[in-house]
Amino acid sequence: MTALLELDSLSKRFGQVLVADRLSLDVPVGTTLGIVGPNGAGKTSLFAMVSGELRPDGGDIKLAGRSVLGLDTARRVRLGIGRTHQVPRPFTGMTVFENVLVAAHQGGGLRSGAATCGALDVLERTGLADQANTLAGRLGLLSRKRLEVARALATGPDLLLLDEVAGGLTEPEVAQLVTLVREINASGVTIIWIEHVVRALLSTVDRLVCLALGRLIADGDPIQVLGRADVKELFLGTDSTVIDPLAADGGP
Ligand SMILES: Nc1ncnc2c1ncn2[C@@H]1O[C@H](COP(=O)(O)OP(=O)(O)OP(=O)(O)O)[C@@H](O)[C@H]1O
Repeated sequence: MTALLELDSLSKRFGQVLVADRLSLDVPVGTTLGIVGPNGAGKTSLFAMVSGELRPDGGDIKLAGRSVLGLDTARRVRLGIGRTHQVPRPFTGMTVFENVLVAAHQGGGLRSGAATCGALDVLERTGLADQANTLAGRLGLLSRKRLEVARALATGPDLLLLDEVAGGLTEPEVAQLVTLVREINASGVTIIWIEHVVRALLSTVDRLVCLALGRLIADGDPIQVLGRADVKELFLGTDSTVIDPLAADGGP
């Protein structure tokens, strides 16, 4: 399968802290990849490097075979890299529709009429149409998470980076989010999802990697990765024979 995203020996450190240690990873077009790992493993830093918010010390990042290292965040969005943030960052004084419209216009590069159509379509797809005129600052948690996904989706990504969008949600809300992510993937968008809520990943991704101290320590079938003794130990920081991450509710 053709790789949409290629990380080639990516390195980054903050002082003594290694967040990417010669990390190499290919993500084929149309697939769903989950990323797990303990706090501080370098997961969010990895997204920041792919999206252009953080400059790596070494290595390369390619999208559809082309290096994006020299491109700023705005250019990478235009090329098809969309991302959500762990803490949703909507314009709280604007409505849900306006938030998505800005993303369609600025990130997606759509002109006024097309941006409006694009924004309305994204609101339908993300289940936010009924709240289009609600101020973003007044949304509940699930709707804020949906809006974060909607804003990324409105930029028209080929690659969508989801950073802990399931955190803090109830079981039925997680199920709704999983359905949304699956639908987005079915529409042709390649997805990488960092998540501590393991059950959400298991319902969604076809491949899982585990990061620790900036290194990729496991990569493969999600159940097999989570079943590994070294992953259990890292993930839970405890005796892997006592607690099973496959049965655990979240993670660290
Ligand atoms: N801008 C920065 N300056 C200094 N240190 C940083 C910076 N950004 C991240 N770090 C450090 O790098 C390490 C990796 O952080 P990162 O947020 O990538 O981890 P993570 O795997 O996403 O963790 P979590 O699961 O808690 O979100 C942490 O020790 C963090 O404190």
